[in-house]
Amino acid sequence: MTRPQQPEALLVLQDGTVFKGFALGKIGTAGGEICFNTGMTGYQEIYTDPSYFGQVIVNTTSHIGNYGIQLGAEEESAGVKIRGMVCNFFSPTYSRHLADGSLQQYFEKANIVGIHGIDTRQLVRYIRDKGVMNCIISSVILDADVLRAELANVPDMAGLELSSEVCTQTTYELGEQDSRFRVAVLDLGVKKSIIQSLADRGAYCKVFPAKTSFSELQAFNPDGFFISNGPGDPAAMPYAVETVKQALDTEKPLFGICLGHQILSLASGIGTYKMHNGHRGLNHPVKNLITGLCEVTSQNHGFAVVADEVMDHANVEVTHLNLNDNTIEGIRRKDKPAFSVQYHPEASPGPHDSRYLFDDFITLMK
Ligand SMILES: NC(=O)CC[C@H](N)C(=O)O
Repeated sequence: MTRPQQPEALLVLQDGTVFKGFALGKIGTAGGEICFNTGMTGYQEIYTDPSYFGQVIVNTTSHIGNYGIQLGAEEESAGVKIRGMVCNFFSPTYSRHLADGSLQQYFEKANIVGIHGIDTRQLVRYIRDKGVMNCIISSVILDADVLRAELANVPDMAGLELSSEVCTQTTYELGEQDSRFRVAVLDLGVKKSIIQSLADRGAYCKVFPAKTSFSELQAFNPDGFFISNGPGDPAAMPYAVETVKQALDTEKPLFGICLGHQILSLASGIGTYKMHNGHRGLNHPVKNLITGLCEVTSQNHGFAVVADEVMDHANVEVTHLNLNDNTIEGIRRKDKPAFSVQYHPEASPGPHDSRYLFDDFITLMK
């Protein structure tokens, strides 16, 4: 049997390195920061996670597309948020009785350009050594020199504010209105499963756009504040830092995840930096320094908080540490009921070890 002819595609890295493969998704050109995710499952949750906005995702698991897509249930936001996708074997057909359609059609509808047939082990080793960089994929321009020139138009992630582009534009509510716990959620690009994790524990959540002022959050009369995950560089978000500072002054419980953790750190006077390579996958070992136990965690971040500044801080203590590279994974304020983690306790996708953090937040509100 002969395989149908597939359109060719090129992947060009910021340093000019070229990888040749075949087109997937929409025929076109797309550029962004190239990031690799080592998770073996949950591709649709990854593609719809707003924290990946502006990024091209390399899936290191070798088969992508084979279980298709499920609308709603496996989407972490309304639609695909990644800029492009790179993988080894791509299956345009799928086999799962619960699936609503193919990943190929899903990407075509969302205008997502991708490339497959890439030796992702070679590519990931290369990015891992050289550090994070931008890239461009094209299935229409097959001249590497033209693509190298196009790369100049792809913005650097450092310094980019993206939350206001992906967050909700209007407020909405979720959960039981007469609940004991009212949570003001600052949406910096929140994943659906995070709000659901709060609502599942009885919280009545009101979700606000990223640039909402503190007084608008306060008008909801919340029992606690939640600061969400999201894309971009936390250092480019002074508006969110200001909101969190004012929320801390209320002495009400505050919980932050990922970008929310970085914003709580900045509001506490701790700096952030761009990592050589981010953490993206489902098996990152984190030590909980309070219990002494290791948690296997789901992660997706390219920035981190400055460890020395956490260690030296009079009012902040480290609660969680990454066992691979000793980066800070969780902090708590000693003088306020506020804490945050760099990883993803909602675990969608990922192991469920860290879901207790949502319970901790509810307990703090009690
Ligand atoms: N998942 C997130 O919230 C990501 C936070 C931030 N954009 C980072 O890359 O570090």
